[in-house]
This record gives sequence, structure tokens and C-alpha cells, in this order.
Amino acid sequence: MIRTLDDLDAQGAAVGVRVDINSPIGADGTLDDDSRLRAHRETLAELADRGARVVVLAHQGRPGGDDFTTLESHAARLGDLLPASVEYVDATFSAAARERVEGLDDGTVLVLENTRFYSEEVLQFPPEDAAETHLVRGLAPVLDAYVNDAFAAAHRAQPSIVGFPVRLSGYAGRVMERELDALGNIGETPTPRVYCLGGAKVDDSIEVAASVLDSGLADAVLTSGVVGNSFLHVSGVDLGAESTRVVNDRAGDRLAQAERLLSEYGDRLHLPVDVAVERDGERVEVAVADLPVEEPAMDIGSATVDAYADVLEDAGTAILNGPAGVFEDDRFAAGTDGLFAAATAAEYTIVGGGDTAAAIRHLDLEGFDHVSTGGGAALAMLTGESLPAVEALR
Ligand SMILES: Nc1ncnc2c1ncn2[C@@H]1O[C@H](COP(=O)(O)OP(=O)(O)O)[C@@H](O)[C@H]1O
Ligand SMILES: O=C(OP(=O)(O)O)[C@H](O)COP(=O)(O)O
Repeated sequence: MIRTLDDLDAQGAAVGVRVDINSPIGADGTLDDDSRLRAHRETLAELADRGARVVVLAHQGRPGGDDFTTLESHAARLGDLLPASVEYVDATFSAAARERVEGLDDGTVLVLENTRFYSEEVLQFPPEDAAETHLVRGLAPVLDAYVNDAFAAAHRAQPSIVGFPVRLSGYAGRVMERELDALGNIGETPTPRVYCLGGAKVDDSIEVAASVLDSGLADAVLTSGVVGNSFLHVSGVDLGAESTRVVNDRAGDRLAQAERLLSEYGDRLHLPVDVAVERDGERVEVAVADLPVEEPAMDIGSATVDAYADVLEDAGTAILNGPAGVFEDDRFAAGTDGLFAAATAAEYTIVGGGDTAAAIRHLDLEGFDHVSTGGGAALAMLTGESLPAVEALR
């Protein structure tokens, strides 16, 4: 059983809240998209409104990445989004951070610095060891409770995610609560269950396909994006040199597993029947039977969308992860547009993945029952895996 904010006595309490506001960062180093900040408004506003002193913990990017920045612009945007006053401090667990926490007024918010500026945060630990790290030992003494609302990072057993509930009472925030409700009972969703696996994280998606086909969770898997190209490749189709290069780049060492899936589940595993390429600057659709071509396959074609729509029209649940094509280029958005629209014919639709959710916003698509804030974490749930953050709260 996991406690929620309904179980927390917030008035006057210093509450550490781990959120996931890891966002695309523009060339000027500020936020390019604030959808994850908006997702956490409910939890942060509710705690401030109930008189808590809200201390926000979050990460941005990874060491060495060009999106590895301070949380200053995140704090400024939260200040715009929240009715409560929002301060920022460029410290996380030092004396300076503790002083600022102890000086907070009830009903106000303090955003601490990027947790990943500190080396132990990018390692993974069992909760008891995470509780002994400098971050948790330094900050826990000035907190009265801990809330984890960071569903999108729940698959990371990092100190700010799994360490605090060892020392403090732990609660699920409203985002975490909603995500666990929607994704935690995938085995009880309506059947037939159709997984639409696209995008470019081919190694992860082949793992997901294996898990949901071997476990019987999936009645059908519709492949698109680089994932679809990878299955075409292992089925013996010569995609052309460029597409084959991308497949080998992205599939890692999972192509043999893709081959096994194709031979064991050929009836449930659907592959594109046509693709779209760029020729003289235009979108040109090419039947798989007419491959190879030298141009890279950038989208699924309209015949594939139609074939997949036929499967989706009888679906009980449709689970989407990964765009069908390079939707960022208007010439190659038609596959994602058509496939995602067709998926809304299902009784219940779940979307997972940062870029997948971005594609839905970009294409102005509606009608999905649950759009997850997570990618890897959502996939872990959709394949029935447990999440370290959830186990730590339990
Ligand atoms: N055929 C394709 N060739 C190259 N890239 C593709 C293709 N189809 C989709 N993509 C890319 O996949 C990316 C998103 O994939 P992924 O990161 O797996 O999604 P998510 O973040 O939702 O898990 C998009 O940026 C899109 O441009
Ligand atoms: O964006 C995230 O993951 P996602 O791309 O799987 O949605 C989370 O913030 C976790 O970030 P990480 O993958 O750097 O640990």
C-alpha cells in the first residue's frame, strides 16, 4: 500500500518533493518545453495551499550533456505557473540549502539545485545505501516528510528517488498516483491489446516487444519508425544502405532477438508494407516489395497506416510508444498522424514516451485516455516491471 497526499498532514511541515521536470533545453540554455513542469503544478500547488514549506528536488539532463543545466529557469517558470511564491537556491544539501529550507515560510516553495550536479546521484543504490549518501544525510534532517511525484524517473534507483523514504515518511504525489493507476494494471485493461512500437530507441523497443509477446500481454504489435525498419531488416528485406546503417546503429545487439520474435510470433507481429522517403525534396512512398532504394526510410506509408488501422479498429486497448516517423519534418508526419488517430478507435488508449507525447502536442492530436509523463518508466510499467521509486515508497 502506498500513502498519498490524502494521508499527509502538510500544515507547517517541510516537505521534500521529488519531481521530474527534466525538459528540452534551447540553445540559450533555457526551457524549450514546460509540459513536465505543468504536470507537477497540481502537487506543488496543493501542498503550498495546505500550508507546507515545499522543497523541490529535481534533475536536468546528464553530466556531459548539452542539456545539463542549473534549475534556475525551471524555478522561474514554476514561479509563473504556481500561485505560491517560488524561490531558487544554487545548493542541494549543503548548509546553505539547509538554512534556506529552515527559513521558508509556510505555503512557499524553494527549488534546490539540479540533484545531478552531485556525483552520487547518477549512481544506483539499494534504498538503505542511498539513505547513507551525502545528499540524503545532508537534507533529510531539515525535512518532515518526502513526496515522490517523479514518475518519469521512477525507474532510476538514485539517492533522491529511493533514499529519503528510508529516513522520512514517504508519499506518492498526484502525478505518481495517476500514472500508477493508469499503468499499474495493464493486465486488466480491455483486450485485444495492441502495442504500437515506433521511434528510435530500437534496443528498448525490441525488449518491450519480447516482454509483451512472451507474457501474452500483447495480442498484436504494430511496428513503425526505426523499430519497423529493424524488423523489416531481420525479415530479409534489403532496405538500402542508409536505412540499414541506421538500423544497425540503433538496434545494438538486439537484432537476433528481433529475429526470434519474428519466427515465434509472425502472426502477431506486424511490419510496414510501405515506407516514405525524400526524393527531390518531396515525400515519396515506396512499397516494401520495391525496396531497396538509396534514400533512408523516414516514415511508414499510407498502405501501412491503413493496414494498422484495420487492426486497431477492433482493439480493446492501444498502447503507443515511439512516433511512426520523423514527425518533426512535416513531410514525414503523416504516418504518426494517421496511426495515432487510428489508435483512438480503441476502447482505452495509453501513450508513453517523451517524444511520443511531444508528437501528440506537435500534431494537435486528442482522444487518448492517458498520456504518460514518462518514457522508460512508462515502458517498464507497460511490461509489468516494478519501479525502484515505487518499491521504496512501499
Ligand atoms: N524512420 C525513422 N528514421 C529516423 N528517426 C525516426 C524514424 N521514425 C521516428 N524517428 C525518430 O524517433 C524519435 C523518437 O523516438 P523515441 O526517442 O524512441 O521516442 P520516445 O522519446 O517517445 O520514447 C523522434 O525524434 C523521431 O524523429
Ligand atoms: O526523461 C527521462 O526519461 P525518458 O526519456 O525515458 O522519459 C527521465 O527524466 C529520466 O532521465 P534519465 O534517462 O536521464 O535518467
